[in-house]
Amino acid sequence: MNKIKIILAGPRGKMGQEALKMIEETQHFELVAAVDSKNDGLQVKDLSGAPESMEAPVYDDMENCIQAVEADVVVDLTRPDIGKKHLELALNHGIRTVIGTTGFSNDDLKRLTALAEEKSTGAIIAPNFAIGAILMMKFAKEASKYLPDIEIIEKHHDQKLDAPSGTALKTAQLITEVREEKSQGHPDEKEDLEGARGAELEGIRIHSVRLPGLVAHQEVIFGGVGQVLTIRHDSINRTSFMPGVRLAVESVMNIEGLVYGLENIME
Ligand SMILES: NC(=O)c1ccc[n+]([C@@H]2O[C@H](COP(=O)([O-])OP(=O)(O)OC[C@H]3O[C@@H](n4cnc5c(N)ncnc54)[C@H](O)[C@@H]3O)[C@@H](O)[C@H]2O)c1
Ligand SMILES: O=C(O)C1=N[C@H](C(=O)O)CCC1
Repeated sequence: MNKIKIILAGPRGKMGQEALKMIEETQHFELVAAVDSKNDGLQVKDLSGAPESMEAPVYDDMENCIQAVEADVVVDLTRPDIGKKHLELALNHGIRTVIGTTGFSNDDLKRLTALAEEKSTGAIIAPNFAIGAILMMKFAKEASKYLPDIEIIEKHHDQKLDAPSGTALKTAQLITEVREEKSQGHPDEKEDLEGARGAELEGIRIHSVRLPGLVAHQEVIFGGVGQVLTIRHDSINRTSFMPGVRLAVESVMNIEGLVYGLENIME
């Protein structure tokens, strides 16, 4: 079996360091290069937190990297503004891409879906790679048919750049596929302090907590007459995301067009 040749963007990040270990441990994966915001010309093994045996070159620019090495898949674990740029670049070169980076708007998704189709190239944007989080979203979608009054509380570490989280947005979007739009709370309610009721997506309130010590956590709370249902998921460390990254890399080799959400490729 031919190895899947990977370019990893963001190798020094919290997710990037885990992804390097996962790639090294996966026999049918090969890291052919990394894209970092600095360290152009170094080897991946020279980066802090990288496995000592990784002999792939580091580039500080995705375009240069794609021109220089032969790759099957770009994996991006960087930051919202960069992830979009890298996906666009990779698609324009016809290279399959897995994006774990969050912060994509509906307009971004529409534009990039059209580009992936135009280039007949596979891409996966996964707001959350953890299997438990996918199940939490799936169960929340199901529960919303019966208990349509819903609030989401997502909690992340305080280095996160985007709010609400990609997972919270995806959860709310999945719910809107089966739940009629409705307003929640008292019709006359008013915020005495702006933001007290959180953000809103088709009536669903989303509250974002950012604190040191947290990793990635979400509760979807359903209120009914005389009862409350809470569906909760916790990633307690970033190894929780790696089986999903592996699955996405394997799956993107066999798809055309853009898939948004790992639930669409899980059996
Ligand atoms: N989909 C998921 O399951 C999942 C899980 C965790 C994090 N995330 C997302 O993944 C992204 C990364 O998260 P993190 O916690 O590792 O963040 P991080 O801040 O630890 O790492 C981001 C890395 O990107 C690098 N970077 C910045 N600009 C770059 C550029 N131009 N080229 C290459 N690298 C560049 C930074 O140097 C940094 O090392 C975030 O968007 C986060 O929301 C997704
Ligand atoms: O650490 C982060 O940042 C995470 N981001 C994703 C999101 O925005 O949903 C997934 C969980 C971790």
